[in-house]
Amino acid sequence: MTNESHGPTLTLQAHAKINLSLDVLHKRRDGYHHLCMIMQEISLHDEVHLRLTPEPGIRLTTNAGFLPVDQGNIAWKAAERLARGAGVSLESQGVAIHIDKQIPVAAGLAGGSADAAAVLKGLNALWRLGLSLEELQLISLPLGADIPYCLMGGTALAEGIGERLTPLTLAKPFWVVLVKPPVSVSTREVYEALKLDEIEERPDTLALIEALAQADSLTMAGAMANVLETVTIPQVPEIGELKRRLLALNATASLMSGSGPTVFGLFKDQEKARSAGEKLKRLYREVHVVHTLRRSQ
Ligand SMILES: C[C@](O)(CO)[C@H](O)COP(=O)(O)OP(=O)(O)OC[C@H]1O[C@@H](n2ccc(N)nc2=O)[C@H](O)[C@@H]1O
Ligand SMILES: Nc1ncnc2c1ncn2[C@@H]1O[C@H](COP(=O)(O)OP(=O)(O)OP(=O)(O)O)[C@@H](O)[C@H]1O
Repeated sequence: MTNESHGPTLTLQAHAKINLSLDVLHKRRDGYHHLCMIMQEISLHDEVHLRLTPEPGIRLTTNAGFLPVDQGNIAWKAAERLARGAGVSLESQGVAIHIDKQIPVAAGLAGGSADAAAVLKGLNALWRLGLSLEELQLISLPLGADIPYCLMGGTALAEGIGERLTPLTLAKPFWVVLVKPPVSVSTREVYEALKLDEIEERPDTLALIEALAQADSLTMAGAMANVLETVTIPQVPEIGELKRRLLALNATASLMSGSGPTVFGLFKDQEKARSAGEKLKRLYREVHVVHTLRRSQ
């Protein structure tokens, strides 16, 4: 898209993710954890507007007043890292980024990572860099372990620290009811507090992969688990209560996403999802009824 008076522009949807499973295998020497998890893209999204400007540097604005608008914003960092990596000078031209935030922040939904992925994809196009998905993923990893997945989307097995990705088949889409309790959770603190030798319930990842491909929801529900719940549920017991509430409201399965605190319920039926969402909206401010998405490219 080109707008003569304002420079070329591009608007992208930056989709959130949920973790259909999350297993932590061991802690690495650098403090990061070796994971085995299944990621799922959902329709909830921020909008990321990009515009090339004759003025130098990166300028960032957002409707979310509490988010940083400088180097502290992961979208800002993504633009700077791509420019440096690809040899684009930000002294002779610049970029304006506007983030319309809809994804709850620090919620376990990878909102920041999704914005960063959108900036990388968008600037790759606007700057005509021609970088492949794999090249963008390599550039992105030091900025955040969820970004390589956000660049890819769809349903995927993520291993390593999150960067070893294998696309998976989700035979039937789901409606997803998201509820974010009004607490903030730091991903770093959750991983730091995790006691690997005290984990009793782990996901059955292989059974889950098979069940997703066969649309076998009974096996799926039994195979899903998130080991980070062992840290967050004792700290925020509401998360456990919300899981039980979603199951009582006819969810096929319910789990905490990522490091939390967002809890999601999967529904086969849109009406049941809507009705559960309406009931939960009476109790919680941040409730979203959305659906799973297939990989777009
Ligand atoms: C919880 C998940 O969202 C699940 O998808 C991710 O594992 C976290 O991904 P993220 O927020 O993009 O992670 P980063 O921004 O790279 O790291 C935040 C913090 O989480 C911890 N971290 C993250 C990923 C990983 N495999 N092991 C870790 O221990 C690190 O202490 C790090 O300081
Ligand atoms: N563009 C952005 N969107 C959201 N948060 C951002 C952004 N840039 C920086 N941040 C900061 O990053 C922190 C985590 O935000 P984010 O919403 O990505 O967490 P999250 O959903 O828990 O991520 P993950 O699931 O990857 O752990 C917040 O404290 C926020 O201030």
